[in-house]
Amino acid sequence: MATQQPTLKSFTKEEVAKHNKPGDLYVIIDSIVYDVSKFGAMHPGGLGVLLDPEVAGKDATTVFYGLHRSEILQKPQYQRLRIGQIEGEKQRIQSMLPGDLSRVPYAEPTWLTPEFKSPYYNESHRALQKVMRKFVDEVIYPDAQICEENGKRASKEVLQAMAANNLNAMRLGPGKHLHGRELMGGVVKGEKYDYFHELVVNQEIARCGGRGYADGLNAGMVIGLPPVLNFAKEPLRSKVIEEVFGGQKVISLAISEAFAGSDVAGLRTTAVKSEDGKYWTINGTKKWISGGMHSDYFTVGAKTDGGLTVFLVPRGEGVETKQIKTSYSTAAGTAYITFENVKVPAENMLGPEDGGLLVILSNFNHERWVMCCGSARSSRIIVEECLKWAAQRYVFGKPLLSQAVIRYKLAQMIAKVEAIQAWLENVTFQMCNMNYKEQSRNLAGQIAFLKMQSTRFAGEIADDAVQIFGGRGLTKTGMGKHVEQFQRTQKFDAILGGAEEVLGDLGVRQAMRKMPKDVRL
Ligand code: HEM
Repeated sequence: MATQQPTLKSFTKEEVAKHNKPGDLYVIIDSIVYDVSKFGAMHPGGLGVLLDPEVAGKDATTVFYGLHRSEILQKPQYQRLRIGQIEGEKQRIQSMLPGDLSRVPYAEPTWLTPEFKSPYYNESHRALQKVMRKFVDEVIYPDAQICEENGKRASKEVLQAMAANNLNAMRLGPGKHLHGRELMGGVVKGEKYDYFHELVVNQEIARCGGRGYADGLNAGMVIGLPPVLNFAKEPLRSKVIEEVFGGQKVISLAISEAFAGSDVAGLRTTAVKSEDGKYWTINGTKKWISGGMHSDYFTVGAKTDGGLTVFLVPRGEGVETKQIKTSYSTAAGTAYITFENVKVPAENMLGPEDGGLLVILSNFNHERWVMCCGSARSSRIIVEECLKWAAQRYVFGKPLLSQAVIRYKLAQMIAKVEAIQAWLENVTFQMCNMNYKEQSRNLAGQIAFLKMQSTRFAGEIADDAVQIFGGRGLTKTGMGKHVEQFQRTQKFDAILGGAEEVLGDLGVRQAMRKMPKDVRL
């Protein structure tokens, strides 16, 4: 509920109406009286609009919500403008508190909608969702708003809070690495953590409202650390894992190059073994490395004599990172990396010599599934934004929602997010019931198609959302800020982790491999 202030003075509408000129100016918004006498001169929308006879000294609730996000009135500098409340009236517009679920239809997936049931989620998933929602609202969201704008990486406080709650470890998915750990204050036991818990974590983090920031928030670890977890030898393995889980060190995956992206086999970075076999010398470049600017370790794919080999390369002599400016925030830490005669000990080899393709490919399913979780949730946020906007925005004297063409766009958007979430939950259920090998054998195609379709839909949703928001969908601040960011950044999901076309092709080729030889039309 919006902050009620019992000490506020009572006003009648007639009293407020007397304050309607420059230097003595009140407005009523949702029963609260604001003294904008001094603020008027600093108002970003100008003083003139506040002096309009329909606004000055009047109830301006409808016009206000047609032009501002409700969060504006929650800011301390604007709360100070409150001087009273209209006698006998109550606030009708409810603000969300940290941790709240949205009450807007389709703003939450069905399992979080009171009237619906789900076979997939138990009490521990629900408990985790509650603490994650509050954590994102209170800790991550405010930091994301600042960093997405100034381009700096997530603050130390956020990174430490994530490490303290074992969120880094949780983002690698279920497994022995979680056993015995206290997760988010103990709401779920490490031994019981499954892919639905991870889906909850991914979908809540996707609500942080900063797409570049989110990629800089250890997303590189989600893809860079599994090769260490699964293929490094002790004691290196435990050392690096504890450093990264504990938030002391950052790791990213350095595979793609200016020469080769989806074509992993075409990489040009080389690794040459020393004569005594004790170390390797790495030379080459890497491009579009998410989190690379922040990283202490890089999981690097390099060409070796008989194929491809993966190495853990610590930042040090010969390693240089340069910021790449992409269409989202530099908070992502996207880097161009050069390796010049970088020597790494033989113990830093991850997996077999010349067997790196398996090391890289074994990680792809999880990476893509994580991206589907994020894409589905980000698309849903846009549906909520559009539903609210269409209901509160008045054009030609009527809400935007009264136009059939707008309702049709909303119908398309809603159907898309519901379809993707349902498919995602089905795939997640299969992941919970298959071991790693079975997942690789059976789910690569499903996950590839799911990612292809999630990001295709996200593109269409972004397009419709901008049409609904108009110029505000192209404006970085104000009413359309989430829509603007989404239309500018949704393509990252369509490219990173495998382009839509490559994934679609992969899925069909996998299906063809399973085609029975003895079937005919
Ligand atoms: C306590 C009262 C008010 C406060 C604190 C306030 C604050 C703000 C702020 C912070 C912005 C810029 C933020 C953004 O880009 O969304 C803004 C823009 C604006 N405001 Fe207000 N405002 C108030 C009342 C009003 C009222 C009653 C009107 C009625 C006409 C109004 C008209 C506008 C307009 C036209 C803009 C520019 C919107 C745009 O660029 O799309 N404001 N206001």
